[in-house]
Amino acid sequence: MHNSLLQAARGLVAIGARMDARGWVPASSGNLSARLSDQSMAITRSGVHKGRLTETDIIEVDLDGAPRHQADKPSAETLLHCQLYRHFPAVGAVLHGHSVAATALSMVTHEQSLVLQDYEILKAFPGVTTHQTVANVPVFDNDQDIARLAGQIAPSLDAAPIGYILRGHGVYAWGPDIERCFWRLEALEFLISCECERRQMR
Ligand SMILES: CSCCC(=O)C(=O)COP(=O)(O)O
Ligand SMILES: [Zn+2]
Repeated sequence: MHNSLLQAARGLVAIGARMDARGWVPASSGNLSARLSDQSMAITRSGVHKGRLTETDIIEVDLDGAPRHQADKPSAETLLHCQLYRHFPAVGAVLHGHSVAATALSMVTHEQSLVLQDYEILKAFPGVTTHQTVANVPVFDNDQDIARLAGQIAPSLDAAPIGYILRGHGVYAWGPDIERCFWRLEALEFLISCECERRQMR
């Protein structure tokens, strides 16, 4: 394993454990990646538990989704990570989890986006300086055909600076590096949980 892959692997193993501690990666759900270059990324193998990763569960894949070593089987959702690295050159990490809040809320709303406003924590997102901000988090219908799903997502990416939700499935968040990506996912999950609680209180 070369140095930059090893460094990314260590970071992703640690973040997987933190996501698991929050209950965001039950069973073998979720996938985690970090950019290695403008042509490649490190991503989790398919089907492993993301809370109990080892460095050998992180593999190198090009931005078309092809593994460096043919025998390696990257995440089934690799193309969604490729799409984000290709679309946003400043993105250095992508995290995907299956939280209860995101899964349940996206199944009870039929809307195409979650509108978040007046929350102080919105200031955790890039460029936001006041709670008086309206942030849209797109909600896309889930699809087992990941290439087709990427095609559905593509036109909305510029309007999704925070992340997006796959209905009945989970959240994708991205950021400049693994740590700041985790913060954004944490803020987004916090907001989704607040929306769930608010709707129950009504
Ligand atoms: C058991 S979860 C179903 C697949 C999924 O949604 C997921 O996030 C994990 O897939 P992977 O191939 O990355 O392990
Ligand atoms: Zn998933």
